[in-house]
Amino acid sequence: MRVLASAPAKIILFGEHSVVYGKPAIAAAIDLRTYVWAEFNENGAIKIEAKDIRVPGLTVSFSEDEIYFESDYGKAAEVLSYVRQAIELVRKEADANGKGITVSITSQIPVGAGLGSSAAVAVATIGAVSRLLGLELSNEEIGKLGHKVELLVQGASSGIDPTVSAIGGFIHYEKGNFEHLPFMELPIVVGYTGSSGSTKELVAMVRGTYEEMPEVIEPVLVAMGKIVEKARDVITSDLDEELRFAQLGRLMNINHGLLDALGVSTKKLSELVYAARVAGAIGAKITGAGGGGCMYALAPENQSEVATAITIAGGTPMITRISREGLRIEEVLP
Ligand SMILES: Nc1ncnc2c1ncn2[C@@H]1O[C@H](COP(=O)(O)OP(=O)(O)O)[C@@H](O)[C@H]1O
Ligand SMILES: C[C@@](O)(CCOP(=O)(O)O)CC(=O)O
Ligand SMILES: [Mg+2]
Repeated sequence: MRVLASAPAKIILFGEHSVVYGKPAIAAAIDLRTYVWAEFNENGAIKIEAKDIRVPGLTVSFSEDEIYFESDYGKAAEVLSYVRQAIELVRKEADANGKGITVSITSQIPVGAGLGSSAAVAVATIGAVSRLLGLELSNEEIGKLGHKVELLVQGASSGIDPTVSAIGGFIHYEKGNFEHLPFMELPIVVGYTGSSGSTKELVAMVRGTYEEMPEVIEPVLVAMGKIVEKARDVITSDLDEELRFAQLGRLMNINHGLLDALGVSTKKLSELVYAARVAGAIGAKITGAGGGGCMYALAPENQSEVATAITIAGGTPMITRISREGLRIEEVLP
């Protein structure tokens, strides 16, 4: 038997980082996907074929009989730890420890770019392997297992990424609970700096500053939470679209300033944010953990001008759509 599952990337519209501290956040699934095939193998091993993971920097060390592969992300085996933990977790749930499973992954999502590639690969793997092992799990339950995987690998995770990747659409998320927000087409442009940041390291960096000076950082996190509540009010209000977008744009700009204050922006991210605003975007901010990766801009009138401005500033623009669908079982072959 072979199973193919897919799960989407996401953008965090408002509230990344503060969501790790129990504040609310708003995210949406987008139409870039990770695809995972799962099948049994005879030798009892976990085998992972990561077909197109783009891992920057490779060092190979030869020591006695051992060979170690290292990338800018760490040891090669560590790079695959989200997938490995996802398989092990599902095997345990299904009481199938020791059962040989091979997964093969292809992905459209740039890695370490703030678009939730870690959550999408975890959710798609859990989806494919749970179906292979005959476990009946809802997408919501799979999102919760995806959160466990991120906690195991990263040490800290709010769970928003695996939740939205599993269930799709727009969500308001707080402390493990989510609520779908009304679907809307958002005229956004995502700008990719081309460099990456590790969520594990960025979350740890913010934690370090928080522990050093909680009296300074706590109010920043509280303000981020207020931005999210205001944004939710705006999204669910009956204001006309122009006014709604104008208010959301202002909230994005404030949120970006606070993320910069936490130290997760970079020169390139800020350049893309300002380039987008100068080209007429009504709001622009980092999306995801930062430290490289992506920003997004709200540009109801002039998406193509904003995309051009992002290119001129040295980034790669992506015009994406919100995905209503989360985890999908694409194929089950005998
Ligand atoms: N296609 C893939 N195959 C295997 N692992 C992947 C894949 N895509 C992402 N990952 C895992 O996710 C990690 C990146 O996650 P993270 O630092 O949270 O950034 P983001 O989720 O923003 O892309 C990678 O180092 C790798 O471990
Ligand atoms: C920084 C954070 O809020 C979002 C991280 O998203 P990503 O891995 O950069 O796509 C962490 C989390 O919510 O667990
Ligand atoms: Mg991630």
